Amino acid sequence: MVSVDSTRLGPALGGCRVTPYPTWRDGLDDVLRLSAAMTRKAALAGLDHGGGKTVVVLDGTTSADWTGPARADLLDDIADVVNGLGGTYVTGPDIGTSPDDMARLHTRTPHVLCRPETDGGSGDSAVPTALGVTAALEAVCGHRWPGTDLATLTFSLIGLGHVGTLVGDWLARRGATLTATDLDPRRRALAARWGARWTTPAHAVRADVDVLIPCATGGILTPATVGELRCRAIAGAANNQLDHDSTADLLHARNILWAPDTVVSAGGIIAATARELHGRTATESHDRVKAIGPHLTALLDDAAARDTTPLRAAQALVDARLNRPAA
Ligand SMILES: NC(=O)c1ccc[n+]([C@@H]2O[C@H](COP(=O)([O-])OP(=O)(O)OC[C@H]3O[C@@H](n4cnc5c(N)ncnc54)[C@H](O)[C@@H]3O)[C@@H](O)[C@H]2O)c1
Repeated sequence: MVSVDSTRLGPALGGCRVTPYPTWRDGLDDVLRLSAAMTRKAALAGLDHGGGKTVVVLDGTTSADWTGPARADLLDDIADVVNGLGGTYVTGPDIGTSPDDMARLHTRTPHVLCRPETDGGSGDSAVPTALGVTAALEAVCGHRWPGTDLATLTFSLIGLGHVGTLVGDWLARRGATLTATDLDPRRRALAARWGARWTTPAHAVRADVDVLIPCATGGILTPATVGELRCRAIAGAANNQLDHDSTADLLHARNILWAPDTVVSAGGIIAATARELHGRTATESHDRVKAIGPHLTALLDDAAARDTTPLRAAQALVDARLNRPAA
């Protein structure tokens, strides 16, 4: 399924997710939700692009074969669907696909980002995504605790995958006090490398820290979890952290500063479009990703000045860019 949510500002961007869902309707819900989030992410990042997404629903109940020739056939089918959209939608890697898979898609369609650098693409988007997260963390901490050194703050990092590992490395280099978790016990070695406290995912969410950094899966912030939080601020790469927009109001009521994930996690698409679609240099692309920090500071200042949530402030910016009536 490919959802092209908006092309108002330009071609829609959004990765290709290949993963099991309970039913195809769950995949449909996800592709619609994720593509709408990509519209907001692209608009907030100042890109002249809309949002889209591809979801391939694997059957998790049987032994669906997603390896070898079956994988190649599926990638070719995805490429043909993307190509049939004639450039109104540009895809990239997401859960279940990699830069190498993008190279395979590229043999049948040009509308693909993030092939390996050896293949002419901009490579793994986790690197610029993590750079954007670190810029966002500086902005959030600067807003919440002006003039405070990160080394004096405490962080709980959830998800030590491609992005989380780079963020953890950065925090460790800054001398921050870190709690870390992942569902995969092999990631514990990373926590040891950082001198971080290793804990379970359930404890990491409730950790008594200054900043929670969600870098695993979405939906982590619900009315139930928000009631148990002991952090003072939240900023991370995970997409769609809120189960519902109204959860942002619950965070605000508890005086927990939440940085919208659509802003925090935009480094990947900012860098990929800068390098591959707009011919920018690596330095220009790096600077654009770093600008997530000042943009987020302006957003948080604006929300505070109007005593509204960062989510509403972000939504107002999206509506203004898309020329939609405010919600
Ligand atoms: N990679 C990017 O460029 C990019 C861009 C934007 C947003 N994101 C989002 O950021 C998040 C991390 O991306 P990534 O590329 O590092 O993914 P990844 O798959 O490499 O890492 C995710 C990690 O989270 C762990 N995990 C999964 N569920 C967990 C749970 N409930 N508790 C604790 N750990 C759990 C996994 O074991 C894995 O190590 C994802 O939500 C992704 O959608 C990534």
